[in-house]
Amino acid sequence: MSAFRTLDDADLAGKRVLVRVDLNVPMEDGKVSDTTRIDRILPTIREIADKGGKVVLLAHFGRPKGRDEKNSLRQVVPALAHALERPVIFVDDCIGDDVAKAVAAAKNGEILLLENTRFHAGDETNDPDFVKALAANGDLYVNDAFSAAHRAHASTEGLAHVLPAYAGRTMQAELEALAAGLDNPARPVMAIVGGAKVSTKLDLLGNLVKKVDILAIGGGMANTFLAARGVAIGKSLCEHDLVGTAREIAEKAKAAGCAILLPVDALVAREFKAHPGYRVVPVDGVEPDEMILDAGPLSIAEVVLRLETVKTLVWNGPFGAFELPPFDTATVAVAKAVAKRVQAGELVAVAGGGDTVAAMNHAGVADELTYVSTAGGAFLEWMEGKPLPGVEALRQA
Ligand SMILES: Nc1ncnc2c1ncn2[C@@H]1O[C@H](COP(=O)(O)OP(=O)(O)O)[C@@H](O)[C@H]1O
Ligand SMILES: O=C(OP(=O)(O)O)[C@H](O)COP(=O)(O)O
Repeated sequence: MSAFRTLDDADLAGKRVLVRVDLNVPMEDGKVSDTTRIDRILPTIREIADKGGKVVLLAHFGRPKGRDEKNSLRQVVPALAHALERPVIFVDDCIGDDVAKAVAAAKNGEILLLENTRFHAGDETNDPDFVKALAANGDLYVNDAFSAAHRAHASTEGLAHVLPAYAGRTMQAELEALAAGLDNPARPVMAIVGGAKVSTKLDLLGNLVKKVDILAIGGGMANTFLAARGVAIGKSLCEHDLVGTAREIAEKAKAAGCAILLPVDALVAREFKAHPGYRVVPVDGVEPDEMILDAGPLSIAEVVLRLETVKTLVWNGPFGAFELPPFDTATVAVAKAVAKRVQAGELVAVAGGGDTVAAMNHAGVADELTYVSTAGGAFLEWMEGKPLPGVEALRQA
């Protein structure tokens, strides 16, 4: 970590400190359902506040196209203030006069949370004018959002070029923990990739298959691979435009000697809700009006069997819609099998991702794995050996 400036190097007293954090947390019924990402940023926020800095938090939530109340960070304020045991001042935008006034009015040591940076298109395009507008409200920039460091956005990358930039404590801890656990992974290595962010993660798999010996695919990602094999998957979550990419990845895996495991059976339902009527079917037995919502028992058995043969596991993305029982079955069963091997000293297992962490907590194994990262996509890109823009910008700063 000597490659970065950290909070040890920053003179924080009396400074307006723009702190990029990841508050893209899972929600259920309008409440934060897993606070891991919040808990991990507390040390950085408290340290800056305790050293007399004004903490100005920047974060995104969801993938809004413009301002959209459904994706307002206001809904995260109660959970953040509760975890901090300190008040949080919410500001309705992340640039402009109102922000400048609120920051000027705040006392040293106070904490402000600015509205979703993605309400402005300039965040994702890393627009220099938007970077300038964000920078206008800070003297220093701290990046503590490792889980968003694979994005070259204004708030994750651009700011590091225009303000004195520092790595936050979570950024430091994540990079150190991943390096310690996975820099020279014991082979064979297995990756599990599931979840819903098919389009953003599918591309990563082309490189990942060159780094791992077995790739088990679940969730919406598996549906896309099944569709690529010509399996009729009904109304299942699937990126039909990407079946060509899925085929290419399968070929790359073959050439690299990486075995791909796809579900052979599935839990299917007609409604996306907890405890609907459901069936267990072979993957080629899905009716046109049904959705695959979890991997079935034969698929679980195959993954658990393969787990016995590997020494390292990296995992991002649940096998099913684990928030809706019984579609948590595969994720929980595999998580428990992983934890058992880690506890027996037979496996190094690192799991990461906003929802994956929630799934590990739901399975009751988060403390039994080698390491749980807040990052999903960023963790997979780190695993591929790709430079992460948010990290590289700190290195150069
Ligand atoms: N078969 C499926 N159909 C619909 N949603 C699914 C399916 N499998 C998993 N999911 C959803 O994927 C989400 C997590 O995906 P993702 O955001 O990619 O993971 P992470 O946040 O850990 O990186 C969960 O909310 C889960 O409900
Ligand atoms: O939740 C996140 O990533 P993850 O789902 O890979 O864990 C990050 O906040 C990044 O969000 P994005 O994938 O919308 O850029």
